[in-house]
Amino acid sequence: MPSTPPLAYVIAGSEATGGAGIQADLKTFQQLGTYGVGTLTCIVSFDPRNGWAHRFVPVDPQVIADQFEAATATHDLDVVKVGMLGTTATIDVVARSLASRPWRHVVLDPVLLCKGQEPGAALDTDTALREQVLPLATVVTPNLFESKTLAGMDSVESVDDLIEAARRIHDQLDTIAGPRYVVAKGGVELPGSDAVDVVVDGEHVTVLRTPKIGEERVSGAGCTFAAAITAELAKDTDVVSAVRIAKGVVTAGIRGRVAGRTPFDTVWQGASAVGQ
Ligand SMILES: Nc1ncnc2c1ncn2[C@@H]1O[C@H](COP(=O)(O)OP(=O)(O)O)[C@@H](O)[C@H]1O
Ligand SMILES: Cc1ncc(COP(=O)(O)O)c(C=O)c1O
Repeated sequence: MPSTPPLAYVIAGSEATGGAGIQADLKTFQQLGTYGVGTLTCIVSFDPRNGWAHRFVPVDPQVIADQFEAATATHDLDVVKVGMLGTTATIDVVARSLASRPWRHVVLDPVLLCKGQEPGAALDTDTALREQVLPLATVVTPNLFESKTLAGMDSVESVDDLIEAARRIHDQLDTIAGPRYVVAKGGVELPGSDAVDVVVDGEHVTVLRTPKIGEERVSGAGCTFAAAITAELAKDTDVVSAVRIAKGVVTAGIRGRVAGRTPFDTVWQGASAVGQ
């Protein structure tokens, strides 16, 4: 008899070193016992001869639509993570595809900037993401920078600020069809000794804390966190419990991080596996 594992779907970009993007997403899905299905939006190749700058190539919108068609025709997918999109044409096709069928959960990791990328390059994509994809999301996971940007706040320097940012983002979500959750991540950027994340659902606020591991950002942390939430939702875990489990997963992955020749380390989704 064929197996019927829980299915987790991701629409995201490739990050060629293996640390972030769809590579991190699919590893996380596997780690949490879900069957990963992926649709590629773009290819990012850091340039080792130019300070690891981001080289970015979008996938043709029709090819994104074709992948979506193949994935959804093959499997009954009802939980999806949306990662890096990168262009307004990509946002258009992904928003249209998502809107074409019902989802139990759409987890949006609103990747406005990759770690190390120059700010300010992408105002039109930020606006398109906010207008076209944000309203479709049931769970949104902005990091500190993305929280400030999406909330329209000049500074976020305390847990209270982070909660306020999450509330302002929550106000932009479509709550008619059911509860929506903003998971605003303080990470290493929020001052203090803990990596703090807040979950806001419009009524309740949940604050999650773990001691910071080092002071540097670790590549793939945001991808792994949102992918772990997605995998847990695919297994029918409730949203706040999924976020708590994801926090444990990403913390273990950061603790077991992998070094390469890049200036940043990357999350290791196998850190808790046998032999590590
Ligand atoms: N150095 C760290 N130590 C512990 N937790 C961290 C660290 N860096 C990030 N995190 C946690 O990892 C998750 C991803 O956060 P973050 O790195 O801020 O996202 P992004 O990759 O989108 O910038 C969050 O739960 C955050 O609190
Ligand atoms: C394709 C892609 N997706 C997502 C990200 C964001 O990764 P992180 O989990 O480090 O925020 C990056 C960053 O390089 C990327 O290249």
